[in-house]
Amino acid sequence: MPQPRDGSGPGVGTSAAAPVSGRPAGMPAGLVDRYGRRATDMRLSLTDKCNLRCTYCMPAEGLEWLAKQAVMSAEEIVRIVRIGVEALGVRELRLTGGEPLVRADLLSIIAALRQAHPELPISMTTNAVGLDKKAAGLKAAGLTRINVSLDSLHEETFTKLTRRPFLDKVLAGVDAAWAAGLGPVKLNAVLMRGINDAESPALLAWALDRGYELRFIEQMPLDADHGWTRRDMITAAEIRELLSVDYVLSNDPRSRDGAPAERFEVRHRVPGTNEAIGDVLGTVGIIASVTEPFCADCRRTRVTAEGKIMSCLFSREEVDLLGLLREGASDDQLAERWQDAMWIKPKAHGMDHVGLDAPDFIQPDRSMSAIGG
Ligand SMILES: Nc1nc2c(ncn2[C@@H]2O[C@H](COP(=O)(O)OP(=O)(O)OP(=O)(O)O)[C@@H](O)[C@H]2O)c(=O)[nH]1
Ligand SMILES: C[S@@+](CC[C@H](N)C(=O)[O-])C[C@H]1O[C@@H](n2cnc3c(N)ncnc32)[C@H](O)[C@@H]1O
Ligand code: SF4
Ligand code: SF4
Repeated sequence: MPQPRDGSGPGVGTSAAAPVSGRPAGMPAGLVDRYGRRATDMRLSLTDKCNLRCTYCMPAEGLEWLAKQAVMSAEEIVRIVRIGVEALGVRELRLTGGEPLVRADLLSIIAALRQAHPELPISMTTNAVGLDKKAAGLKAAGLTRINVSLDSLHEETFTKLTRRPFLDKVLAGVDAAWAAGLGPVKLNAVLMRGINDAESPALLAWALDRGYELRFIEQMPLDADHGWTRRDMITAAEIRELLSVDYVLSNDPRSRDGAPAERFEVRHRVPGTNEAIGDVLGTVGIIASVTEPFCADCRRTRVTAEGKIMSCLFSREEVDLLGLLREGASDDQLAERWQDAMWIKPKAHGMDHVGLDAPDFIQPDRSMSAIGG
């Protein structure tokens, strides 16, 4: 059943009543789950709104935005992050959305978070529209680094994928992020069959030239239009094949450390051979959530813009932290609720097994933009 967009949905625990998690008493502090994983990476959505309409995420007409009152205020965000960091072992914070740059109080949120947590890595995932004017201020406020979504360098393809003619703005934003010291700048490209897949080697060449770390992403069934099919998505194996015409990829020796992206060192290929030539040009990442899932080492906990805990991107259960906070709960009560939410985290892909194309997989009602990707 779709969740009402005013934030009043029936997700687990919209009142102060605790969700039934069965979390045994005396568990160690922190966000642990039934499968022995510990979440230390917090992904917090600042808004469900966005100024693009990427076909793999949003419908052309947009979504019904949350009412302002339903969205976490700056003070509520700061409190929730503080509980995560001080009581629950959160070690890094990712700001996302929707599009975080559309939030008017973004700079003051970052400044307040930085003041409260001088050492916390705080990064942001953004479409970079308007970033050219904001990058220096974000750095000054205390943002550590940035990831930018960039699916194509061709005006027409970019506009087809995002349904907005903003390629120039995005490219200016990427350069500004680099210039402002928000590096390493990572770029995210979702490959879509027949649209931007053939462009992947050129996109990689462009990123390598500029010292940006490009990651290709397998499309997941998280689009509001529910148009995803396993047959149409570009797999990691296909991505490696597309790139191998021009490049030789070898495993990056650095530890993956729970990251979604598997990283490869990139070198030029001697045409017509399997031989690499020259120095390592940089790295490329492949995020194979569908065909080579990484759920066994998942370290993520998500907070949606309306303050609901989603233990997994594909969770069907949401636990309302903001409602409890607004009812006057103490930090301890909020921490307990959060721990309960994470205890029932599914093993993988919102189920007890991997398989975004499995017959029992049910696509969440929320699109990626409404979860916080
Ligand atoms: N299946 C799955 N995919 C994820 C998850 N988190 C991120 N992704 C995918 O990975 C892509 C890149 O995410 P980013 O927000 O750039 O962050 P990241 O790659 O996790 O982070 P860094 O490499 O540390 O900067 C997203 O667009 C998603 O497609 C997750 O928890 N599960
Ligand atoms: C939901 S967006 C939020 C942040 C920002 N608006 C942006 O686009 O970077 C975060 C990431 O999710 C990715 N994403 C959205 N829908 C996806 C899907 N169906 N499958 C895989 N990744 C998706 C985007 O490419 C983007 O890198
Ligand atoms: S992927 Fe990001 S930029 Fe694209 S529609 Fe979704 S939230 Fe907006
Ligand atoms: S699908 Fe769920 S369990 Fe798997 S990596 Fe993503 S958030 Fe973690």
